[in-house]
Amino acid sequence: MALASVLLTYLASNWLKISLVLVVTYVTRYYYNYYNRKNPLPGPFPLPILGNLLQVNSDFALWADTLQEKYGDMFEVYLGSQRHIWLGRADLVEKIYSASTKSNYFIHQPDSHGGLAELDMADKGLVLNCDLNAWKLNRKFLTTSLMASSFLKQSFDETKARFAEIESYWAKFGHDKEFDFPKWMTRFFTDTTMVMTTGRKATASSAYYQELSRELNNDNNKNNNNKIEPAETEVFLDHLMTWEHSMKFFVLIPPILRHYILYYYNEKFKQNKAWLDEYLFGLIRNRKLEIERTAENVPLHMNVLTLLVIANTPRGMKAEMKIDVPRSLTDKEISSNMLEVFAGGIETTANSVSFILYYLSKHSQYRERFLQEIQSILGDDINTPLNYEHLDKFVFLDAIIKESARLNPAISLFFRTAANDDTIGGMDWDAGTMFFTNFHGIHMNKAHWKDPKEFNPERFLKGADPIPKFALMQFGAGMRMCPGRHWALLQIKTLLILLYRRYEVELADKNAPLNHVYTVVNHVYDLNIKFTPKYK
Ligand code: HEM
Repeated sequence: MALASVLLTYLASNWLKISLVLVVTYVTRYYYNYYNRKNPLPGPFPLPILGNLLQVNSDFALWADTLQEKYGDMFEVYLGSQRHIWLGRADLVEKIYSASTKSNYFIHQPDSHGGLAELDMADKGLVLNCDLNAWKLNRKFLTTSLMASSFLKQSFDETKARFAEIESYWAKFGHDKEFDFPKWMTRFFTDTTMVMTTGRKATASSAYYQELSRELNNDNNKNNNNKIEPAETEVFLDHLMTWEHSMKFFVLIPPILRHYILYYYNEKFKQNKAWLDEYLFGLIRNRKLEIERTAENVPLHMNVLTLLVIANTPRGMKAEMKIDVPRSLTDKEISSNMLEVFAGGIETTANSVSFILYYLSKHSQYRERFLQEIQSILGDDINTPLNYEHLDKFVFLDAIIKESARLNPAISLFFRTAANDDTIGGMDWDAGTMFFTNFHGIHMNKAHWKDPKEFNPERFLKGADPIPKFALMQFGAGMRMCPGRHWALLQIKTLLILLYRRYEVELADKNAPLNHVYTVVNHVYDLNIKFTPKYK
């Protein structure tokens, strides 16, 4: 007792000195480890605990490019106390993006803090799944669904239908109006993604149209404060956005902080995920009942949910949905896959279209060549219907899409983690090393591209210089390459063909810069466009 009391008195009267000694010891140890780290690489100088976090630019991708320019194609950055090796040249990422399922780089982001498990995601879905066997099973189901021709054809029809819908709203505003194009695109792809994931028609475009109309009316009648309750789509989207943001929280913040200091947010985010699960479980239950009650000879709407439910059932076999795996997906797995389709599919596709529109507006020679391609495939009459079979013929449009993605990939940066010791860039690395690929850095690297900053779709045409493997990372590569790529390209191509065939498209301000910012996706903003109809 007496000893304890002496100790407490000593601590109380010397707490400042003791704290100072602890801090100095910690900092000394930190920098001792830093200066003795394995394979020291160039990179910004880190601070204890924070690493380089204070230097992060609000646009993460821009920061990555600035660092690559300063430190070269392989350098190091500390995000908190975690060291990351950043790579920005195709040959450096060869092993990381290997297509083999035995790849040493299966894991994107390790669940080292148990946060993903707490959200019930560490072994579900794809992007954050750390369990190879669970991932393989989910991946097989999702890719088979997204690549099924019945799904792609249905998606083509839905894209055309939703395009007709937004055209009808644009026409109501009159065509001398300028449209904030990226905002329309987010709503458009929300609607196509919702119907193609769940079979339910969404209302994002019509809600946006009503919001803009109300704004116009309110300008004329300032007293009109009528508020409209958000529709189901908007409520769902709000929860989806919160879930996407909560991911960083659960991946990066250690449980001791989440559970004791940030408890309120921890619980709020978990409740948000529980709401999403309940919402999606409801859809899954209803769809299973609907399918059971639909006669065998009546065709089903072929959306992601339908395909995940019928795969490996007698009905699925007829729709070529036989998947060679030992079991079906549980409802939890189906709902995780659906969430990822929403999270991965909307903003990536929407912003890709906005970038393309900007480049075509600035480069009239390529826009003209695209218009000629439309005419040569579909003829002079703008009312000739566009068919699914036409899409593969649009080779120049394919080149435009690739070139726009090279200059501004929708996803610019991705993590991969080494499962075992390995050699990368001529150096030996321990298991657990985190590698960070700068896709945009690779796309701008003079080692692979001539005049990399120039928009030139011809580099992707037959007869051009060969493109090195992994020099274009629009959809990533290897075993975890984007499973939604065919679907995304189908929608992008359909929309652009319909748009340019039916309208003269121009920037409202011909000198407007390309405004964009990288959050988890490269977002275009303030891209105002004018559409003049070619139809009478
Ligand atoms: C233009 C549109 C899109 C772009 C640029 C894009 C890009 C990417 C990239 C770069 C990756 C990382 C790949 C890697 O680690 O190697 C990825 C993964 C993924 N994407 Fe996409 N994506 C797009 C559309 C979609 C769509 C429409 C879906 C809907 C199904 C989707 C779902 C996913 C999923 C689930 C993953 C994780 C795959 C895994 O870890 O196994 N993406 N995407």
